[in-house]
Amino acid sequence: MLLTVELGERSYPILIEPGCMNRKDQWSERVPHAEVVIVTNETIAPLYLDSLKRSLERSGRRLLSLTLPDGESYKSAETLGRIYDFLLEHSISRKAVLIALGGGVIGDLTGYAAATFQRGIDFIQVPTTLLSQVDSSVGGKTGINHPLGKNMIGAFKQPKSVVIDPAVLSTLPDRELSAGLAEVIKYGLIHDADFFEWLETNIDALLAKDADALVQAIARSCRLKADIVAADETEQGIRAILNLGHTFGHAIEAELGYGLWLHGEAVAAGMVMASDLSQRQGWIDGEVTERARNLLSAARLPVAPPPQMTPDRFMNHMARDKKVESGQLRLVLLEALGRATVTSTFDPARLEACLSAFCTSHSQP
Ligand SMILES: NC(=O)c1ccc[n+]([C@@H]2O[C@H](COP(=O)([O-])OP(=O)(O)OC[C@H]3O[C@@H](n4cnc5c(N)ncnc54)[C@H](O)[C@@H]3O)[C@@H](O)[C@H]2O)c1
Ligand SMILES: O=C(O)C(=O)C[C@@H](O)[C@H](O)[C@H](O)COP(=O)(O)O
Ligand SMILES: [Zn+2]
Repeated sequence: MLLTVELGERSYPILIEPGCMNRKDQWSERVPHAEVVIVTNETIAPLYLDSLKRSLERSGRRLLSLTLPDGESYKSAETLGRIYDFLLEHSISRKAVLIALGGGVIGDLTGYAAATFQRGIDFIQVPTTLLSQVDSSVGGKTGINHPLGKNMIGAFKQPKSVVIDPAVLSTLPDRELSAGLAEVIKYGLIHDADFFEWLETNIDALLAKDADALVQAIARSCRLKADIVAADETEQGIRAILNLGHTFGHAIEAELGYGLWLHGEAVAAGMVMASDLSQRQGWIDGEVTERARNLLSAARLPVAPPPQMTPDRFMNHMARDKKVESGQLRLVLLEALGRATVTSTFDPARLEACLSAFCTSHSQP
């Protein structure tokens, strides 16, 4: 299956096909470059690096790879520096392409290196987690974390293409699969009530890694994200709905230290909090929050923050959120199942009540 992210001259394809990562013909049309650098990590390299290299081999091509340490804590300026060092030590030119082979951490890091190395070189996303296949590989948000805030340094840099091989999910740990499902459920909540219903019916098949269910969930998620990104590439408006639960979730990730809770886990708890606040505003019925909570629980995700979080700690982090404008906090809230809005028009007292309620009902992934 081939989808397109429609961005004029920067449009690019998303290929979704089991086994496509190892199809030489597919790569030959996609990568004309004479210099190719694959960036991956220590977990993924032994599983998929050799086969990808074999598929990319071509006479006269320089094919290099860089294997980084694994973990969210390595989505840092220091690791980014290691990528620059490698590219410079190997005299990589601006005609090269970087291929990100891995999850969202490798994708975000490699994309940002591609955005900035010699003021910008090509890159391709080969996402290997469910989360990266349904979300981070599409849309061009790249960057690194700062100790004081998630993804605080970065750039919009669209890949040349996204190559999604759902077969690689066979080796993905269950906890990571669930984390990916959080972002899948997000699409249903913000933009597609029918998809949310489909997820309610198919959650067990997805958790069991049913191949057909996974391809359907990946394709629907990518289609939704591609449409939103095409409408608002640099988040001037509607794209911000993709941030449902993230203001709360990023606060959890930063407060705990990156990697303790997975991104998808923090977002899951954050989405229940956002739904609860929307309910307190009177914008949605309790039934929507209940269905969100039930589906996220069924996906084996946390539905409340960890015990370390207090209302003050939430507020400290949330004050630095990228959606803050003129000192005013803006949140993604729900107006219905399948409809979200970015707004500062919530009652601060209701936010306080929401934070207090959740900071007494903890959750652990
Ligand atoms: N750019 C965006 O639009 C965007 C969107 C969502 C999330 N993100 C970012 O993505 C990151 C989270 O991504 P993630 O959930 O993919 O985490 P991740 O990149 O840390 O990968 C999760 C774990 O799975 C391992 N792994 C990856 N593929 C595997 C496979 N096929 N088999 C076995 N193990 C495998 C990784 O080595 C890692 O240990 C966060 O930093 C988040 O902020 C970015
Ligand atoms: O693509 C987007 O836009 C998103 O917001 C997708 C999110 O799932 C993702 O976590 C993104 O990295 C968050 O971006 P940020 O701008 O809030 O750091
Ligand atoms: Zn996210």
